[in-house]
Amino acid sequence: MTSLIMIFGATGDLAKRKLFPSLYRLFEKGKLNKFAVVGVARRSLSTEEFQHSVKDSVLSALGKKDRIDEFISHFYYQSHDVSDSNSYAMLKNLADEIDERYQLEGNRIFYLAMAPEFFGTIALHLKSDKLTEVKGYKRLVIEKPFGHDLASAIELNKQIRSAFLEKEVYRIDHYLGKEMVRNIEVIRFANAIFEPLWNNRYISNIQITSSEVLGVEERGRYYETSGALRDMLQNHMMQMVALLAMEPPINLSTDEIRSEKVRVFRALRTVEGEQVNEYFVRGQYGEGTVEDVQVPAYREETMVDKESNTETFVAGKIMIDNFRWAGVPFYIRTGKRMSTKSTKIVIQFKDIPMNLYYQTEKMLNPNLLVIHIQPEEGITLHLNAKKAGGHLDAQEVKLSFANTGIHAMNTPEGYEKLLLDCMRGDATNFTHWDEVAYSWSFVDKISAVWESTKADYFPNYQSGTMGPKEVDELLEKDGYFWWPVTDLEVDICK
Ligand SMILES: NC(=O)C1=CN([C@@H]2O[C@H](COP(=O)(O)OP(=O)(O)OC[C@H]3O[C@@H](n4cnc5c(N)ncnc54)[C@H](OP(=O)(O)O)[C@@H]3O)[C@@H](O)[C@H]2O)C=CC1
Ligand SMILES: O=C1O[C@H](COP(=O)(O)O)[C@@H](O)[C@H](O)[C@H]1O
Repeated sequence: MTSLIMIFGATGDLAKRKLFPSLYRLFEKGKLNKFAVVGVARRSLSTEEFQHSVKDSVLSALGKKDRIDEFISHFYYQSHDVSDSNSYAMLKNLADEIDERYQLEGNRIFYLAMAPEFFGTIALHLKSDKLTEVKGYKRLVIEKPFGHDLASAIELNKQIRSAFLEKEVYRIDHYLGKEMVRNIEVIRFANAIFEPLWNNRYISNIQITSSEVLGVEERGRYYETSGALRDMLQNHMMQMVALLAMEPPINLSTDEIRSEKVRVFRALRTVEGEQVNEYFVRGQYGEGTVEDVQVPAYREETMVDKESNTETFVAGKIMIDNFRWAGVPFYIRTGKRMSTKSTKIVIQFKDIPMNLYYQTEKMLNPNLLVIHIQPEEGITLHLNAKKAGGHLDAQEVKLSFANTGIHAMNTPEGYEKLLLDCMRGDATNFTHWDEVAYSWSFVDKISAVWESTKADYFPNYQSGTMGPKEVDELLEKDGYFWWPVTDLEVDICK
């Protein structure tokens, strides 16, 4: 690949922990033929100091690397004021000079790894100060969150689209870089045994859990305005729902896949007003013990209001009112300071019509297909088979496939894949504006209710647990229960 990559926010956490190690891995694999990186941030640094910090980030993420000095020699730095045209003029000169030196064919990727309030301003300046006037391609990679609600997302999109075409905009959702999230489509559409069953005649419910043990860490200021609904549900969880629910695309082109995902969003049942608290549960963590360490309540975290109304946990029932999914609940739950770090999808199939092989006092095990997204990666199919040596009693057996990238949790690999996709011009695993707009309009109706009613019962779950008790009731009233993510782990982890 041949490109000049300009990273806005190059001294930040994301750049250090994810982007530089990912770029190194691409470099090491020979995927970066001709490349240079211009790091841009506010503080004053020399290019040598910047190269040192890139080196430190790569070494601390990946260990000793033989070609690190050669790698960092491709990095340059400019201290920059995002709202000042003079800064962009200097940046343009530097970019043109580097383009010439490395023969980068005028290909440019602008990666906005900064606070979202700067996204629109930067995009507008890139155009007005002529950094986008290149003879090769120009692409804009945008980090999340893409807006705060539908109205702000529309405004941001307008600013971005005045400088870039939709096909030049790469809105990152790092879950779409995860190996097993990408695998959802393949599991569904490359197996004759699943697709005929993938509908409301055979599936009773789908459960998606993404639990974290970490708290809000240093991100209190951002999180106070976001909460779990905007931070995780609007993007990552909704994307997984779309991949699980979409119709088979007529081919694997970006447009076809995106348009099938959009059709799912269009079929989402609107949940608003009084229905919100019937379909959704919010929670906020109190103090507790996580992995044997005593941790404070959310309201005690830095930059968090002592009476914060922000949810650190959300669970809900999402209904997709179309022919395939009518009547099948998609239950989602995600939160911080839960008992375990795990992202899993459980597809629960309907019970067989009659229990011939189980003793009457025992429960019939439904068939489950579990997609393990992280930390372990793989799939498990829960079946029933005859107990060895017994009469005709059935017992549960599990067929497991473990991906080799085991325990690849939140590693740079996701970003590595997404960066490579962007350089190749493949936007399939980035979110199209229509997906963003539909998911905001779904989420906005929930936040409207939650923001206008104070959750005086907060905090309502102890750190180190799986959320408030109402979350179990959400399923119980439909006759289901959450499959415990830790029990499902066993086969693949050991
Ligand atoms: N960190 C993560 O794991 C994740 C981050 N993201 C998203 O990535 C983006 C960046 O996050 P993160 O790296 O954590 O943020 P940080 O706060 O760590 O870094 C912010 C960066 O922006 C620069 N910056 C801030 N203000 C200005 C300004 N006025 N002019 C020029 N540069 C400025 C900072 O430069 P300086 O140091 O010089 O002030 C720094 O390089 C955000 O949109 C976030 O939501 C998304 C998913 C995960
Ligand atoms: O986007 C985000 O994701 C992380 C969780 O990502 P994972 O890959 O570790 O599952 C979350 O911690 C963060 O709050 C959110 O902004």
